[in-house]
Amino acid sequence: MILELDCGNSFIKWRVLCADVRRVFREGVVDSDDALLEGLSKLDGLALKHCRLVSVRTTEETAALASILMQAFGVSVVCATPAREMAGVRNGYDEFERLGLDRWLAMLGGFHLASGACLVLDFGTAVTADFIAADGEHLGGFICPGMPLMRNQLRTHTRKIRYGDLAAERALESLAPGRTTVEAVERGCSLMLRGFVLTQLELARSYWGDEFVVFLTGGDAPLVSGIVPEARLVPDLIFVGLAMACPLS
Ligand SMILES: Nc1ncnc2c1ncn2[C@@H]1O[C@H](COP(=O)(O)OP(=O)(O)OP(=O)(O)O)[C@@H](O)[C@H]1O
Ligand SMILES: CC(C)(CO)[C@@H](O)C(=O)NCCC(=O)O
Ligand SMILES: [K+]
Repeated sequence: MILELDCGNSFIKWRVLCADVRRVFREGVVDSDDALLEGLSKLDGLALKHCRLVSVRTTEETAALASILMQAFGVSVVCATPAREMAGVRNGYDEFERLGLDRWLAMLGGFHLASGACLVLDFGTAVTADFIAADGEHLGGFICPGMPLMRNQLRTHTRKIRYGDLAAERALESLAPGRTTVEAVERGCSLMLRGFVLTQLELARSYWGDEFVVFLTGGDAPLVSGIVPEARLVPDLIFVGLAMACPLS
């Protein structure tokens, strides 16, 4: 079995692939290294042989997690590393090693699945957009605050914006102008995300006409999927790229 990890800024997304790697044995989302260890050690029938991971955390944090996993499960851990070029995609950053590895892997996955020009949109703690042309050239991208950051900035920097998670979830059942604080904030931020998406689509069209594929990934992708019906919602896009960047013999 292979353990795969996507270590983001807020959560660790994990999954265990069966020996036949087309099947997922178990998967989950946790908010700390400890919770990951606890969750994994509770799995019946877990027999890990390999582990591969991508992290946007510091080198120290990533090394610490890798060493915990090696100790706990006796597996070697392979970490995705930056590259100037891979699987036909050319990193467009001036300093390629500074491009977030989650973005890089999502780009590799997207270009592979599209076999052509694509726009990759990831809705996590941050929201990112990346443009990959049909010849594999990465034109660059955009980074902006995601839903959790936008909402927390408002909560932190105002006195009177306070509400719980359940109310937030309910508020998003419609996008009509809010009549309560929670509706006004949640719907406002949701519209910001949608506006961002529409702008990215316009830019992609100006480059490639209709000849491109849009990929949506990340925990908050469902908030915008309705406005891009033609997009491919691929929750595990980073894992698709991870398997490409870290093949296991
Ligand atoms: N099962 C879940 N667990 C945690 N967050 C979830 C879940 N389902 C949806 N979400 C939403 O996804 C968002 C987090 O996105 P995601 O997990 O893709 O990224 P992240 O780890 O926070 O950050 P990064 O972009 O650095 O990977 C949160 O806003 C949260 O509301
Ligand atoms: C932008 C995030 C936070 C998205 O998860 C991550 O990709 C990251 O930390 N990137 C490094 C900065 C950059 O990509 O330019
Ligand atoms: K991510």
